[in-house]
Amino acid sequence: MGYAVAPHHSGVYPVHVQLYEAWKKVWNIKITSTEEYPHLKPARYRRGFIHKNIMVLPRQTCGLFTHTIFYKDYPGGPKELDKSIQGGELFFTVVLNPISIFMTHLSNYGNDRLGLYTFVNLANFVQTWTNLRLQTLPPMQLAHKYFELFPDQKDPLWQNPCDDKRHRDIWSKEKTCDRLPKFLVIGPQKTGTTALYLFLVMHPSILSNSPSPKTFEEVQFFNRNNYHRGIDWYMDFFPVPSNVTTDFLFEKSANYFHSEEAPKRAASLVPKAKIITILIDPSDRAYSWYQHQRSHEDPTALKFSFYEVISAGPWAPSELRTLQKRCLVPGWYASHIERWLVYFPPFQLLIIDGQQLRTDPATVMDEVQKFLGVSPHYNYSEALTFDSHKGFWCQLLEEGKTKCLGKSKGRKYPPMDSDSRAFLSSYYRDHNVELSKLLHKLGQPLPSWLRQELQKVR
Ligand SMILES: Nc1ncnc2c1ncn2[C@@H]1O[C@H](COP(=O)(O)OS(=O)(=O)O)[C@@H](OP(=O)(O)O)[C@H]1O
Repeated sequence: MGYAVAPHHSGVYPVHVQLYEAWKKVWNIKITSTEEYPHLKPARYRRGFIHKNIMVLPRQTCGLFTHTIFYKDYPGGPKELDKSIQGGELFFTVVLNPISIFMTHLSNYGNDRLGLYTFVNLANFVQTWTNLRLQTLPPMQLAHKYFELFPDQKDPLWQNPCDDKRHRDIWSKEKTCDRLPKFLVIGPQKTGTTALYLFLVMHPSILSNSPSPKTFEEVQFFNRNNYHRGIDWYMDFFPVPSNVTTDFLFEKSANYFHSEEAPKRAASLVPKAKIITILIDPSDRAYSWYQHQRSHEDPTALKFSFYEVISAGPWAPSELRTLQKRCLVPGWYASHIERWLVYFPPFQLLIIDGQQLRTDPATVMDEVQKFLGVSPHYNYSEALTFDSHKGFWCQLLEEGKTKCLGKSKGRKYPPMDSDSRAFLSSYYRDHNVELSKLLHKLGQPLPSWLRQELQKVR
């Protein structure tokens, strides 16, 4: 049948990857069900998800308890059970859910006949008083039907297990929520996120994730498919609490900024996290990104000039259109920030002026420390120095040496041509106007590049 359940839902949700792997490998389990996702009442708000190719269906609660096997012993008296069946919670669970999954004991378990009594009466009541047609299906067909009806539920939304006492109780004792970040640097790409990362890790109380073999300092969990590996995978990037003296953990993944999924996913797992974003003129950002693609030998970026990329029309080759989108869309700053603000309150969001980060990082880092509420205060004016050879601010090491970012940050390339500058200024005009309104609403100052761009509008 390919269907199994876990005692007390343990390992099904919050997920324990080993259970899923063993189920698949040893018993070829394809379907399970749980009452825990999310741990909500009433039962009809529960959802399904698919993890490691195992379909997890929401299970309803029927109000029968392990310890109650006799009608007369039903908590609150038998009338309570009958009320639930005859138009009460159990009736509504069936009426409001196109698919309901229940689990009762076998009727020969400790003389339990309550399951039979309940469901025979429930079916009779539903058939008498509604036009609903009741049907049963074997697990496999049922699971396919479920996700056909609710395709948007296929993707899970991981919650913080420590926000729910019941989830903490059924989670492994070895696991801890202390291996989750306190803040996220979300990007966008090419705005100085690596410089900010370098400066942050200089702070004695701030710790980043360990590097990923594939994406270097970036974990890229909330935006893409790594999310489907589950939260154990994510937490493994952060140190075990007993090995470190601080809990100020953070992670920077510059693609989070414009991701459709990241804000919702981040808010579900780390709702109290602070969010830091950096903004530079979106035209400069787009140009820097294009240069980045060229130096990574992206064939389309090598084939087409910057102007060809940004101005490509609807009939341009699809690879050019794809590159164009990746180049320009992150610069729709207001839309992306608005999406983060749907899930995080404004006081949890810090918007850094990337130009200021570049020219006066010590002042920016003071602001960042204040925003994070981290102590002790670290004196960046003494710890950073301008390296005239690199042309950027770098970490000051002993004996006057410096630690700067590598060749790939602060690249040398020709200035943007004037046609591209004019094209982008017009392309981003409305987005920039929206950004100025948003910053005004948030009570934030406008960066100088934005003031200049707005002057062109008048
Ligand atoms: N201190 C310091 N050192 C080096 N580079 C600095 C610094 N401050 C800001 N910048 C600017 O950061 C740009 C790279 O941005 P990111 O680190 O966000 O790029 S990435 O998305 O991680 O690839 C990089 O862009 P390019 O100049 O186009 O290389 C720099 O202009």
